[in-house]
Parts: sequence; C-alpha cells; structure tokens
Amino acid sequence: MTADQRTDAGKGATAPVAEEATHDLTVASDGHSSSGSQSGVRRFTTDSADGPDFTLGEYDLSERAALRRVAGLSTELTDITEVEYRQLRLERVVLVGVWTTGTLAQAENSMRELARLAETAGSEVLDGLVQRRDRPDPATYIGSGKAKELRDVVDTTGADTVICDGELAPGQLRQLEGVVKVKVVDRTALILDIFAQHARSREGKAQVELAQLQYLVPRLRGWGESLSRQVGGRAANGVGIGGRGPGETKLEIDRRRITARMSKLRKEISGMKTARDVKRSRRDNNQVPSVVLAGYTNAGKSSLLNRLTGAGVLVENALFATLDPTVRRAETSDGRVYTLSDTVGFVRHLPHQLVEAFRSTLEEVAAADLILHVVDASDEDPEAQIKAVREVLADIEALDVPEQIIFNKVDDADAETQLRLRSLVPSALFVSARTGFGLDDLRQLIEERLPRPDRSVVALIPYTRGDLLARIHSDGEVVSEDHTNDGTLISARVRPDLAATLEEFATV
Ligand SMILES: Nc1nc2c(ncn2[C@@H]2O[C@H](COP(=O)(O)OP(=O)(O)OP(=O)(O)O)[C@@H](O)[C@H]2O)c(=O)[nH]1
Repeated sequence: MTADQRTDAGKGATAPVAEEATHDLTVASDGHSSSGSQSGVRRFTTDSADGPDFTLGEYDLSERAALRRVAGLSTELTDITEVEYRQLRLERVVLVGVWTTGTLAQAENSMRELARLAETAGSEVLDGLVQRRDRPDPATYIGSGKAKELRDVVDTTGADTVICDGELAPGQLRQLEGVVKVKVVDRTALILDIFAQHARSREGKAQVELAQLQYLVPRLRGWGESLSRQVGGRAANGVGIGGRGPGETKLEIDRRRITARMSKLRKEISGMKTARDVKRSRRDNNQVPSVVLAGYTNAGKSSLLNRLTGAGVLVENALFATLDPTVRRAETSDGRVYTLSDTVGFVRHLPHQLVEAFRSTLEEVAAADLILHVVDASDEDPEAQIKAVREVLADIEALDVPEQIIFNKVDDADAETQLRLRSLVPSALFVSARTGFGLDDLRQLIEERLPRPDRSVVALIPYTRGDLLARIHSDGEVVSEDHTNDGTLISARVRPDLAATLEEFATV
C-alpha cells in the first residue's frame, strides 16, 4: 500500500441534488429581515434585547473574508453579526482527507461519504486526495508537500473550493487556504450547511442556527484580537450595539451578540420542547407505545415509514432529507395503536454541535419503546453505519431502549453481501421498502416487540363511559364482555395506567 492514495471519491457517488442548492436561508426568528447595501454598510433590525436598528459600519475586505471563512458562509455575504446565514456556494470542489487509522477501504468510504455530502450541498466533486499520516498536520491539516500537490489538483480541475474530511482548527483552514488559494471548508461546516438547507420547521431552523453559532464562537476566538477594532466611539454615541462603552472591540461585540442570540435560541428550543413534551406525555398517558425509526442518513427510514403507515413523507435520494421528526399513528393487525416516528438521519462524525442542538428532538428516540435501527444493506460499509448510529444513540442515552436492526434495500444487495450481513447481525431483519419484501415480517416483529398489556382487570363500565370501553378495546386485550343492566361487564388485560383508571369500576 502506498503512503498517499488518490481516491475515486467523486465517482461512486450519485447525482447531485441541485434543487435549492443556492437557496438562501434567513434565520432571524422574529420575521425581521436584514437588508444589506452594496457599500458594505449594513443596517438591519435586531431582535436582541440590546436595542433596535443599528449600523454595523464597514468591515474591510479582509475582515469580511475572515468572517465568511469562519462561518463557512457564502461568498457574497455578509456580516456575521446580522445573524443571517446563507448556504455555502460550493460549486466545483476537491476533497481532501487524512487517513490516520483503520484500513484504506474505510478511509475511502469516509471520502465517498464526504463526496455524497458535498453533492447533497449542491456541488460537483472533481477529485479527492487522501494522505496517510499519523495525525493531521497542525499547520495545514495535510503535509506541506501534499498541500502543494492539492494546489496543483485545484489548478488543473479549476475547483473553487477544497473540503476537508474532518473538523479543522481555524488556523489550519486559513493556512491551507493560503497554499491552495481557494476557499477551504471542513466537514462540520459542510454538514451544518446541509442541515441549514433542509431545516423546515421553526424548531429545526432554530436548532441548526444554534449549532452553527456553537461552531462559530471558538472560531471567532481563532482569528482573534488582530481583527478586532475599537468601535467604542460608535457604541458610545448610541448608534452602536447597546454599547458597553469605549474600548469594546468589534470581536467582543460580535461574541457578545452571538452569545445573546444563542441563549435566545436555547430558550426558544426549550419552549418548543415543552410543547412536544406535553404532546408526548399525552401519548404516554394514553399509553400509546412508540416505535422510532433511527438510522444512517439515506438508509430508507422515510420510505419505511411511508410503507408502514401510508404517510406521505418526503423521500429523497439525498442525505438528510428528513430533519424534523415525523410522528405517525399506526396499528397492529390486532388493532393495537402505536406511534411510528422518523428521525433525523445520522452520519459519521455528526458534528457534536448538532447532536447537542438536536438533543431535544433526539430525546424522542431515548423515550421510545422500540428503536428500529435501519441500515442500508447496499452500502459499502454497513458496519461503519451501525457504529456511527450507535455512537449517537449512546450520546443521547438511548442504548437501553430495545433495538432491532433492519437491513433495508436488500433488493440492491447481492446474496454474498446478505450472507455476510446475516452473520454480522444474526437477529437482523432483511427488508426492501422499494419492493415490499419482508414488510409483513417487519409488521409482525413490531407487533411482537411492542409492550403488551399485562394487568388483568374485571370492571363494570357504565354505558355513559363508552370512551373507556373504546380504550380497552383499542389498547388492551379483551377476554370477555357482557352487557348487563348496569353497564358492560368486561374482563381484559390492559396496561398499568389504564388499569389504574379502571380501578373505580373494578368488580374484583
Ligand atoms: N433500492 C432501494 N432503494 C431504497 C429502498 N428504500 C429506500 N430507497 C431509496 O433510498 C433513498 C433514501 O430514502 P429515504 O427513505 O429518504 O431515506 P432516509 O433514511 O429517510 O434518509 P434521511 O432523510 O437522509 O435520513 C431514496 O432514493 C429511496 O428511494 C429500498 O428498499 N431499495
């Protein structure tokens, strides 16, 4: 094996999803929009408690470039302090990775995944380089010789961006940019950007913005005080940013504003979580068991949800089509009701900022009765998918929820692969959301693994409480039922909460 390997990262990947690739996203949550002027002086409305409209003044070009680089923002933007995000405009990209551990095949898979991520963000992958190293170079991520080679690849292909397969220190990004002379972004910024493109709900948008800001804050420190300027004069004359008076640097103001914005977002997210908790506890009180589809991005979770519930959920051959959790009602063949939900797709090296920001959404997974862990059987490295998903499950403390591995897309996996997967996870179920193969088995499995009603009750339910009778029928198992003058005498097995409700009508 040679030390340096060129990958075919772009070749194995599927067609880019160009739609909306350059769509802009404004995340000012109160509906105020910012307005920019060509001159570089930007006025905008802020929803911060610090004050109303204000003027930021001008950044010089190098500062703007630094801001964009730090934020991983689009080329024609913007002042970070406007708290407005646009998508990365990554058009023609070259990928670069450092292979430190594992096999070459694993390193290449990681690059292939990076290629898919880049394409999901709307870019065209032109080439990819991997360098074998004990650890990334502290200055330029790859070694200086390799960086020059990368510059040649950039020149030859006409790429406008380099994407690194890791999270880089701000200094590394800057120094590598200095060598290759085009924009350099890292995997984290790329994933954050894809999430920003896919966020639809208010909660999803707020969560992504929070994650972006978390990514941003240490990077503000990274390019540091040298870019700070005294803006105390502006702050003091009232046009500034709620001013702490003279002497405050631009950097400090940025940082303070971002911190304020982050705590506002946290509050918003926790408010939305409360609303969701209420819904969930209503479901819990009705003891509706919940089954969650979790798994790697693009594994086919939405397709399975559609198949199992007939719900019209977006299915897209792109990473992270699903960002906002979808909860659907489903029923077993014996009429027991449960909820089936789709969750955000996981990915290798899911930025910790995202896991943090999406924690409240992911808590749904930790509260489930059963996790259907969907794995793409046609993927080159399903083991890596399983590992990555389990890492996130561990992170959100969902490891003690019963988990069932479902290998999906078996229509696209040859017999040899299926055999290998079978020996890898003997208890796994093999299905195809596309052809319908194995779905009856999956339904049956859900039925068997749903918590069963285990309390025996005998109760005389007055005719005025048809609601209770209906619940016993839908959530429990009726043993016998008799209509008497005083009401319905019913013997049934039900779950503990319903048993408690029925206590006042119990006859034994
Ligand atoms: N061949 C094959 N393709 C499938 C199957 N199930 C889903 N797909 C395809 O896989 C792609 C991703 O499917 P989704 O259902 O959107 O996957 P997901 O896991 O919800 O994706 P994220 O939203 O990224 O987490 C789509 O192009 C589907 O048509 C299957 O059983 N066989």
